Amino acid sequence: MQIANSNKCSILPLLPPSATNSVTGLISHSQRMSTPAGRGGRARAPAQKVQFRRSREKAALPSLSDSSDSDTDDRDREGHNKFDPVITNPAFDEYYKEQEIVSPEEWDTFIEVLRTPLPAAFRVSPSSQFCVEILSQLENDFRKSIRPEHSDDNDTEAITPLPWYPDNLAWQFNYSRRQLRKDHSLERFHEFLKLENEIGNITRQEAVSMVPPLLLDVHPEHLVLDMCAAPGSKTYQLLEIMHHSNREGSLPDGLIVANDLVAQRCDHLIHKMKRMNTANLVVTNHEAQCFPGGFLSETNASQIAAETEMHPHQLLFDRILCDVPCSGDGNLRKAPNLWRRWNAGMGNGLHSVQLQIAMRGITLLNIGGRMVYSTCSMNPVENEAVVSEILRRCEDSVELVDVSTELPKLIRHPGLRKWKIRHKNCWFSTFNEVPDYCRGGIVRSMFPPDRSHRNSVGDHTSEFGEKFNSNDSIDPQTAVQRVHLTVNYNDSVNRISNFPLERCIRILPHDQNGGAFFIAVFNKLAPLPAIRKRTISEQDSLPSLQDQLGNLVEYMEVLEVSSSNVQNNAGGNAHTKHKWKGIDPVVFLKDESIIDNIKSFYGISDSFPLRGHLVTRNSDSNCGKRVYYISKQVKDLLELNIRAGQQLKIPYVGLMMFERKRSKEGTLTCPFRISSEGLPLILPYITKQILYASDVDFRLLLQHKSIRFANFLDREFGEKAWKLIPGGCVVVLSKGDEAVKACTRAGDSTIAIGCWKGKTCVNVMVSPLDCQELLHRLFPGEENLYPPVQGSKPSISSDDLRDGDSIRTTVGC
Ligand SMILES: C[S@@+](CC[C@H](N)C(=O)[O-])C[C@H]1O[C@@H](n2cnc3c(N)ncnc32)[C@H](O)[C@@H]1O
Repeated sequence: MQIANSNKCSILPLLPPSATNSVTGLISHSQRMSTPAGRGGRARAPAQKVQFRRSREKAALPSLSDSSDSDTDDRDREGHNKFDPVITNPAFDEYYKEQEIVSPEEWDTFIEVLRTPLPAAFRVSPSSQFCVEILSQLENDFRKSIRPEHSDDNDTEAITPLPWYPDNLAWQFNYSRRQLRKDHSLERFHEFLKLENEIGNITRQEAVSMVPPLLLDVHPEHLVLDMCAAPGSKTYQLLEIMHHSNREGSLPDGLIVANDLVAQRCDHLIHKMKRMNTANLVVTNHEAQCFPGGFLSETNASQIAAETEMHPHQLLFDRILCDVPCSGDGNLRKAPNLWRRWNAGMGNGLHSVQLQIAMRGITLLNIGGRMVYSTCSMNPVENEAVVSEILRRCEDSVELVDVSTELPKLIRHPGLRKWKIRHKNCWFSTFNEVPDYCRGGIVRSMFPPDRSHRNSVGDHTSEFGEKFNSNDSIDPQTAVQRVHLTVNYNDSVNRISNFPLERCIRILPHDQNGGAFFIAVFNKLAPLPAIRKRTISEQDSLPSLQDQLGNLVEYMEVLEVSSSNVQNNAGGNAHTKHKWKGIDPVVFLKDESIIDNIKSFYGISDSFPLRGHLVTRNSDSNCGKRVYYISKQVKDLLELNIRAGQQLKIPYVGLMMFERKRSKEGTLTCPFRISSEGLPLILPYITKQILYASDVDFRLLLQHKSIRFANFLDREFGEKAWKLIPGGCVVVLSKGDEAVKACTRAGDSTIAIGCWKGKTCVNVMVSPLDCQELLHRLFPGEENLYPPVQGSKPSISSDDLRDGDSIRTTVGC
């Protein structure tokens, strides 16, 4: 096992060699077109497909055990103490010295810091009910009480806000995570971190990994795609940003699609996202380089456009985070075992898949949209090489954004303009130096954009590895095409060698005592060359060779759109058929009687739209046990997806809002209770089944979870509870006639809990952890003030509360 890491990227390239062109790593046209969903690889029999999928996922799994921010064992699989690792590797030193990753004067500091453990970092969620209290606790309690490691050092603080993160929301703790676990003097702080992290009030995430979401510049109305999202640290941060900058008390208009290839990693992501309580998230499970994008034919697009506000032809995004799988040497401080394993081939092997994913991202970006490409690797072949190839392929449709004035307090290094490729103990400065027998592993796009990037007349090698020489016998048509290449060559050389790669950001460990990260920010200014040329070529004749070679990837996207349209339109019942095995279908709850029943039982105001916003994960929507609420944009996306033949594979969507409770007698007026997750959103619109409790009775409920009507201290409250219709209800903390508000940064929110009114008592339907947090925040130091009340033993376990299906437990009422 390795040390956990949210940005763990040591994932192998997840395309099997057979799926890629041996020279370039790109999926070949015929391969792409031969598979219905546009996935790489030859057409496979079902059993082979399963086998293929398993082995591909397995390839990625070792890094799962590195899982992000959790604490791990002190020993690795081979029994070495992880904290006494071999923290040196001559190949590493040689490689990065040759790349001139830092100046010679900086090298010693760079390497010295790289060999020390990484300080822990975390972020306070601005959408937490207790954000202000938590920030104050950090500032006034922990910052003052925790001494720095070397307490004679008066200038250093043990815990400080990160100066570049807005609103002091992110903090760094200058102890390693191991010290945090082992040092008794830090126990109280460690407990605080664990509890608040579990609840979702804080998120443990490496400091530098918080930079890409900040540079994405997300607004509440944006459609955002996180292409490689698991385990979800950045998705969570993006959701925080989207919700925080939104108008108080309403849902953001935008949505975030969080995608990851590995199903198990999607599960980790979902677990993390559940803490956010958001109706604006869709989790998908696709190869990012083949993320579905082409949806509708011209004919049904106009109809959809009239009915929804979605882009009629394609699913395009305003913001895309492309945090690709990488070799991960920016994590050396956190995963010192990497020192032993590190070699230059790790980066080389990932370049092609990184480029494919990034190009797919650019294709899926709206004009005017922004994409952030990032890795936690320091290696230029995974970074600047990918960036310059994107710029070359996209010509003037894409610009590399100068973000030097954003996050001004963040110390950073500019991107490199020169680098070399190391392969089998050889260094190559240009692709022309690479002998033929090495060209299977080394492709031209790995090299810096200089004169070698476009080959001279005598030696044309396409991105797709086809090499043709001027001495070959050629037909006149081909000759014309070569001249065309040569003419363009001189222009493009000038443009290419002027790519402003220094606009990329490379954060190194010694910059601010953190990890390493690479970030590049792109703006899409115009349609991609292949799309523009396609329009022209549709009018004229076949595209030129230049078009075909230079832009085949994007061209395939275009073709893919057409082919998927053909399938969708030919499918006939594609709208209703669910095509993803092993994933429950997403079904709109359409039964009016169920919706009316819920609406009238809780007196939900018409201004809270329910129709069209409720989905279940059961093909018979009337039997769904859990009902999820989705925002307007998510609704539009799901409708579009259904019409387009369910191209998106969606393991998770929506905010759990209602849970069906089975009654033995079957006499419940409304079998649905409001879930804790959905309560904050719907609370302002509920007019029935609400009780206002004094702080004493509220505290009693939190402490004992189940209280008989007669045992409430306020008799009137007990009577009101008794008079409620049996079923779901809400208890609000009040002072006199006023609901008590929690002080959040975005605005005040009412303190309330979901309950169940039984025959003789009120039962709290909140997890023990959340009860503990509420007690701690609302009644500090008094959590155990009251002894258990007789006859009101808690009878609902935490599992019951986490698993909505299990609340059948009769609660002794
Ligand atoms: C660097 S990690 C992402 C970290 C994540 N953005 C975060 O902040 O928590 C890379 C992720 O890419 C996923 N991955 C690897 N190959 C992929 C592919 N071809 N398509 C989509 N995801 C892929 C891995 O499963 C892994 O979860």
